[in-house]
Amino acid sequence: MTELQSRKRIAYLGPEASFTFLATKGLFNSNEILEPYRTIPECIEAVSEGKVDLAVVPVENALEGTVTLTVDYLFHEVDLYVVGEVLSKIQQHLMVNKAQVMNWNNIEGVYSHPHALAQCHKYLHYRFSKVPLHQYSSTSAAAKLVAEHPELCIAAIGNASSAEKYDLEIVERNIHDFHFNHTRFFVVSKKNGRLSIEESEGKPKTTFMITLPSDVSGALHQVLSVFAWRKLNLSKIESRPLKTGLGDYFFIADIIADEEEPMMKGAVEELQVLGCTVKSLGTYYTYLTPEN
Ligand SMILES: O=C(O)C(=O)C[C@]1(C(=O)O)C=C[C@@H](O)C=C1
Repeated sequence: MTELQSRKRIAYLGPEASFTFLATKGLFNSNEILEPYRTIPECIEAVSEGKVDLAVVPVENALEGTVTLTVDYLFHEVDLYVVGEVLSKIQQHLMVNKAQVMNWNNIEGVYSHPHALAQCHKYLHYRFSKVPLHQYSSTSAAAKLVAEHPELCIAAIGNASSAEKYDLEIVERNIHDFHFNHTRFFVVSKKNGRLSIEESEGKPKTTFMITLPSDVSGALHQVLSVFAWRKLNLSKIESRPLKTGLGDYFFIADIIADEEEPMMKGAVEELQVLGCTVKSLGTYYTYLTPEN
């Protein structure tokens, strides 16, 4: 196999310098080809359609919770697997065009990804309560927009790399409302497996998407007991709408175990006997990226 053929193509939520870009770059070596996409569904579809080998997409933030678009898309639209998970520290800064530095107290609009705006909700409320907030496709796309409009007195919220990349001035640092701000990213693939990257953290994790039988009283309790008596540790369980009617949900469960373990196989069998449907996203390891 030639050098070129063995290089992986990896989709990420772009443009360059987004948090997803930094997570992707922190995980893979410089040999891989990183391809920016404008939205999370476009990243996921690129894997599904075989345009790329892998995609890196945000899945959960410590302040804002689940990135519902990612989870819903993986449940409803595609059959892909998670082959790795990346954890990144998130620091949000307010940045303006260098032509507007003297004027930044009078900004007339703040642009960023909805999750980034939400992470700075208190800051924006107390500091710029009358300034319109504009949702943008990513923090780096917002930084690029501000860079392209030196004539406008607008700001972006994003990381220090995007300020550097798009030549903006950071006018206020660390404006996220709570100090502990981390985001989890999934690395998704068409093939079930694990990244062959060393230096992962801790134990393997498995994500199941579970649909309960309808109108069975105590169904959730039964599901939890399937894991509990086997001493299988859940690090997360959350419901999402099935989109078939009010009160219809599926559950996302992260279990700290390998799906090949006999206890996990037994758990899946028992869930099926209880009338549940289990969609496994596979077993994967967690990686930490250096601070941005
Ligand atoms: O906009 C970006 O830079 C992204 O990579 C997206 C995203 C997200 O979807 O949560 C990633 C990390 C931060 O939590 C804020 C935004």
